[in-house]
Amino acid sequence: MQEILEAILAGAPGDLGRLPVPESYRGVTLHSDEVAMFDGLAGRDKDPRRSLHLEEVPTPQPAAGEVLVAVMASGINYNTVWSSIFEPLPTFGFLSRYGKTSPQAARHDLPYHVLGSDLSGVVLRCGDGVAGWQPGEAVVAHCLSVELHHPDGHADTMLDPEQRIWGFETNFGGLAELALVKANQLMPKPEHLSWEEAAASGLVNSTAYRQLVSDNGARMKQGDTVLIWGATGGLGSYATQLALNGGATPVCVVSSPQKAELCRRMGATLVIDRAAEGYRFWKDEHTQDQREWKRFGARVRELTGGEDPDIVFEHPGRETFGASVYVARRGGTIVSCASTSGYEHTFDNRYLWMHLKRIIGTHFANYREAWAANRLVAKGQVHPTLSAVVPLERTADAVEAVHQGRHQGKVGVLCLAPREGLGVTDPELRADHEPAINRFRTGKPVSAAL
Ligand SMILES: C/C=C/C(=O)SCCNC(=O)CCNC(=O)[C@H](O)C(C)(C)COP(=O)(O)OP(=O)(O)OC[C@H]1O[C@@H](n2cnc3c(N)ncnc32)[C@H](O)[C@@H]1OP(=O)(O)O
Ligand SMILES: NC(=O)C1=CN([C@@H]2O[C@H](COP(=O)(O)OP(=O)(O)OC[C@H]3O[C@@H](n4cnc5c(N)ncnc54)[C@H](OP(=O)(O)O)[C@@H]3O)[C@@H](O)[C@H]2O)C=CC1
Repeated sequence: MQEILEAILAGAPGDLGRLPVPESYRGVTLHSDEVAMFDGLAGRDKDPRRSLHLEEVPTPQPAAGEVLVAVMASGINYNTVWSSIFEPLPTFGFLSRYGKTSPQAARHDLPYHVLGSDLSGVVLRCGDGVAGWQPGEAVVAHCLSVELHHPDGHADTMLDPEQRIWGFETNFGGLAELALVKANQLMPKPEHLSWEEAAASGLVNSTAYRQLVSDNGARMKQGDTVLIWGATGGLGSYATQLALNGGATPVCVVSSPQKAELCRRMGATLVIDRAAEGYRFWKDEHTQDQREWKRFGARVRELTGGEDPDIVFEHPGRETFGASVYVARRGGTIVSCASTSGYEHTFDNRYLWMHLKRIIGTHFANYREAWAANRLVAKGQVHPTLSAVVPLERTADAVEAVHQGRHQGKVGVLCLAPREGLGVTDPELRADHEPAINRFRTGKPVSAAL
């Protein structure tokens, strides 16, 4: 592994194809015999530091259409939080179901699961039939793993019946020194970014792009008002940038003055601090409070000069969904990709049908959408929202911090990269955007930042 790293750091990645591939590598794993460890605990009390392991695992060989990548950096996504607390389901069921589909897929069905759905790194080996990628190329990987044996996936690969999220529903993920991906997950690494910055955006930026911009999502257009929950979180920090970059007006909802300030630093002017304003959409576990929806909607109108949101960018789920449906404008769209606070939503359907609103379900992104989202990063139109970076050994601490909501934007992980700041090959483009690239950085040491 050291030789591989030295070749990358020496800027001689062309040598990588000749260097031997290590028989094993370090990865962040879950163990199938521990899925019951949190039984009886509330979700919030399930501590990822108990379930996540950093250990040596055997290196998989790239099969046809697959690529083995030397991972320089990765990032924490909320799906790793779900995996680590075995909610809503242990991920081993996904691996087992996938394993039954083909001998190639059977390699994924193991008693350990290497997690992680983002990476930046360098191509090490290509399996048979891989075209367009060579050992030594600097890449990022999006997390759509798709088989495409069925016609349903051929207009939009997210509709393939064998569509999976790499490093969540498949094995050999990116929180590791090596990772196995399909060649059609690869995209060029943005040259002006360091390894950890380049690894930060993929999953959330692609998801926000499909959710907000794509024809498969809300089809945001110039002048739209977009209500964005969690506007400094992983998804929200990219949704805010996409809205501003696309000529829309984001109304950013956050829960602290520091987060409100981050929204302003991104260029948003309309910000609601939901904690300061004390919205309580639920009177008790079973009853929502329509007066609170109205108070929230009135605040949105106050900020926008009377306009209701054309689009509500939803992901908190149960806690906010009733309010989201209520505040969307007539004919507006509520577009949802998650249910962090609970997946059983209730809303007053009269406000949906009488006011001709639409609810759209959306999930990650197809290759085309992920490519378009990555291109915006590569052109310096959307920037990573990295606030802190940890070494691979501290991944579990970082996952725990994201689980408890102590982070902002994205948390990066150094995998093979020995320190931050490496891998920039276009310093001129970087210089044009340095303040924007760094605007989520807390400036605190890692231990304090998390
Ligand atoms: C990129 C990042 C993304 C994120 O972060 S997203 C957030 C994290 N992800 C999640 O929280 C999602 C986790 N996944 C799940 O919770 C589950 O994954 C699903 C609820 C999505 C699906 O449940 P399941 O049990 O895995 O699969 P089934 O599709 O419900 O299939 C179970 C059995 O039910 C049958 N079935 C499905 N639909 C129907 C139907 N309409 N009528 C009759 N049967 C049906 C199937 O065939 C199968 O059957 P048989 O057990 O015999 O194989
Ligand atoms: N389907 C898909 O393809 C994808 C789904 N997801 C899912 O989306 C969800 C969010 O992911 P991500 O943005 O990365 O996570 P983060 O934790 O980084 O950000 C989420 C933000 O949402 C806000 N939030 C959380 N709970 C509530 C609540 N009850 N009411 C209002 N706001 C709330 C918080 O912001 P604040 O406190 O400042 O308001 C928080 O910072 C996760 O469940 C994740 O699994 C993520 C990516 C892709």
